[in-house]
Amino acid sequence: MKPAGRLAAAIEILEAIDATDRPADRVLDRYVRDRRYIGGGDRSAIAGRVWGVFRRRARLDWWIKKAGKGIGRDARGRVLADLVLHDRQDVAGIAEMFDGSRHAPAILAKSESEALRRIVGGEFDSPDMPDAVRAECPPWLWPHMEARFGAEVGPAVAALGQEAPFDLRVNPLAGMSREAVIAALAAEQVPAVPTALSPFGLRLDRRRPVDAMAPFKSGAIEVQDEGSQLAALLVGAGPGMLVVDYCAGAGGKALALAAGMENKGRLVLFDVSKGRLDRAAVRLRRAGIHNAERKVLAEGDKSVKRMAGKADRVLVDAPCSGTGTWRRNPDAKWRYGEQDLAELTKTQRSILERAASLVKPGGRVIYVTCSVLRAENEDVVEGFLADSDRFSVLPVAGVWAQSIGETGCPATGPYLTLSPHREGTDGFFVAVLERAAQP
Ligand SMILES: C[S@@+](CC[C@H](N)C(=O)[O-])C[C@H]1O[C@@H](n2cnc3c(N)ncnc32)[C@H](O)[C@@H]1O
Repeated sequence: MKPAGRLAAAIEILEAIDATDRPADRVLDRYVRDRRYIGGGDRSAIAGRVWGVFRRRARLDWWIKKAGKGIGRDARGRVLADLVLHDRQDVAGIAEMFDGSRHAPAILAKSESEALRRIVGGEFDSPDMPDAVRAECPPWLWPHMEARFGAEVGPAVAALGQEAPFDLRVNPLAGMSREAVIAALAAEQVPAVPTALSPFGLRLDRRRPVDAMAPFKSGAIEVQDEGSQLAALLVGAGPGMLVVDYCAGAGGKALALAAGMENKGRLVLFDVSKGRLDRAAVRLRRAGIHNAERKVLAEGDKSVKRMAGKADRVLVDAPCSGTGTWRRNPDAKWRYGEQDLAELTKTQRSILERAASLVKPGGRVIYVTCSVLRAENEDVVEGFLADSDRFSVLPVAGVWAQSIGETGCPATGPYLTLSPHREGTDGFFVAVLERAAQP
């Protein structure tokens, strides 16, 4: 494909993402799959532009507004502004590509070239930009970010906008040590180093397809961010326990819980999505896990009630805004509004209450989100605790010492909050709540 064709494809994909609720990566995958003429190099150039425009969108929109009439804050306007401000292309060069020929973007209008000329040479990170724009944060979320990060808000939000590293978790059930996996990967020319905090984590130099790697095929590794590994370890799942993963999804954390249980005891995966639980089944099998069962949660289902007061550990990996995973999903931040957040927090509270009802005296419910917002984290947990006389917070440093190790816990307060600018992980929140031993 010529550069013009790649740009036309990026514009079409950005338009398609704007027009749907489907995850952006799936829209891109489908677009590429439907066009056999798109090769590997084309795909990575197109994807680079699409994700780049999402990562730079607030600043591009600020510049587009400055350019005045002529280009819009839409897919085409953003790609045009990106070429001028990020790629430093001149308008004549852009006009050569936007010539309206087959596979090229529509011809560059006079009004567009005039608008682009007004911003040519502009400093992309202009000192005149509001802080929220410079940090690529939707304006309504900025006060929430300030409440979380205080004086560190700028670097913290900027770090959420960078590309994420690529982490793997070593599965001890497969019988290979972390060092043995590093050696096996090195034999396949895949350099990996141990992660700083998770004792089971490996960090690769970049995102790579794992399916063909021998340790993946044998179940010795899974793709999982280090933050997610730490959250799962803080559940403290052990052999012989009844452990419930209440929002198990495709089983990322369930796999880590199962490893802690050494195939002894009972691991129950709940979720409202059958599709996700089906994906979990495949992963559980590959990892050699035999003590897990899956159950789709449905209205009026008795399975949750039957388990009331019996579980040693219940993990609530709650559906959330995903602000902690912006590095991986750069479109996500533009898809949520304030109203969505209000609805989410109500759902989170009700899930936490239902899940906590399964915990036995002396057992624990572990509330986790991949969001950095207090509204979804401390506020949900503290609202729950205020109405409960059974549960109290277990300060996370003590739990870390028991389940991860004596050193390394970054938490200073009752909860664990992880952030890419400090710990180099996705943003996460973990609260460990214990039910009093006496009913
Ligand atoms: C953050 S994801 C879970 C990710 C998963 N634990 C992992 O580590 O791969 C949240 C999950 O909550 C599920 N969910 C949404 N509403 C729910 C509800 N009311 N009860 C239980 N699960 C729910 C979603 O289907 C989604 O799979």
